Amino acid sequence: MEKVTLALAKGRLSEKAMGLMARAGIRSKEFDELGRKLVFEDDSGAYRFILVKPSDVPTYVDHGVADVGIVGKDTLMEENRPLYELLDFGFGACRMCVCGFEGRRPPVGAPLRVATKYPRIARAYYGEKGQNIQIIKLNGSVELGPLVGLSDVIVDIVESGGTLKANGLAVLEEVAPLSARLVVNRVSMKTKTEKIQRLIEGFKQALKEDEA
Ligand SMILES: Nc1ncnc2c1ncn2[C@@H]1O[C@H](COP(=O)(O)OP(=O)(O)OP(=O)(O)O)[C@@H](O)[C@H]1O
Ligand SMILES: O=P(O)(O)OC[C@H]1O[C@H](OP(=O)(O)OP(=O)(O)O)[C@H](O)[C@@H]1O
Repeated sequence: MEKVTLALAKGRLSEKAMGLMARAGIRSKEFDELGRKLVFEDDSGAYRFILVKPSDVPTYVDHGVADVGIVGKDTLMEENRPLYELLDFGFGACRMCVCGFEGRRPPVGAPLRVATKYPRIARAYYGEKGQNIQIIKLNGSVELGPLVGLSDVIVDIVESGGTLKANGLAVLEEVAPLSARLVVNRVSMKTKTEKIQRLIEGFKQALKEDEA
């Protein structure tokens, strides 16, 4: 039997994704010791999982080595790959925002210096506004940008707002609401239609039961 391969993001989303799968009837004993084995199967043998870095999920699905993936909308927007986005799971909810010191403006005529882990999202956002910016790519602790004078603002994820508050920063603009999504490889959708549709139906049912 041909398996469906699912790319599962390590980190913040993994626990909720596994919980949802369990409610959709997909279980694996490996779920209990996540992080050790990078390739494993569910207990029925119908699904194979590959455990990947969150930002790599779209890459694996786009190349077809995974048929489906569970990944944050931020990563999808940043990677911008030609995938089918078929479900919004609702968990992993947060917002992509422009943040900085309230009331502070960059010098007139100078480009706005934007520190971010998400250069594509930032470029698209300011491009639409026709604003001249300079991107400063960071890989974490992005809030440091304005604190140390590296940037005027940041484009980053805000969930509780705790990190901003602890550093005296505020949300200045909202770029997009975010949550975890199900993505599907375009070819897999044609070659494994029934199996993928069954998987989607299982997820939808589990989500419906969560709401009830
Ligand atoms: N407070 C939050 N901070 C960051 N991501 C969050 C938050 N809340 C929900 N998310 C979602 O969780 C996803 C995965 O976050 P996680 O921190 O595990 O990965 P990551 O930021 O790519 O990690 P890293 O780059 O440290 O490996 C994000 O892409 C986002 O969609
Ligand atoms: O609004 P909050 O609930 O405070 O969450 C938002 C913070 O969490 C994320 O950082 P993460 O913890 O992934 O660390 P990082 O700075 O290393 O990316 C994000 O980049 C913000 O810094």
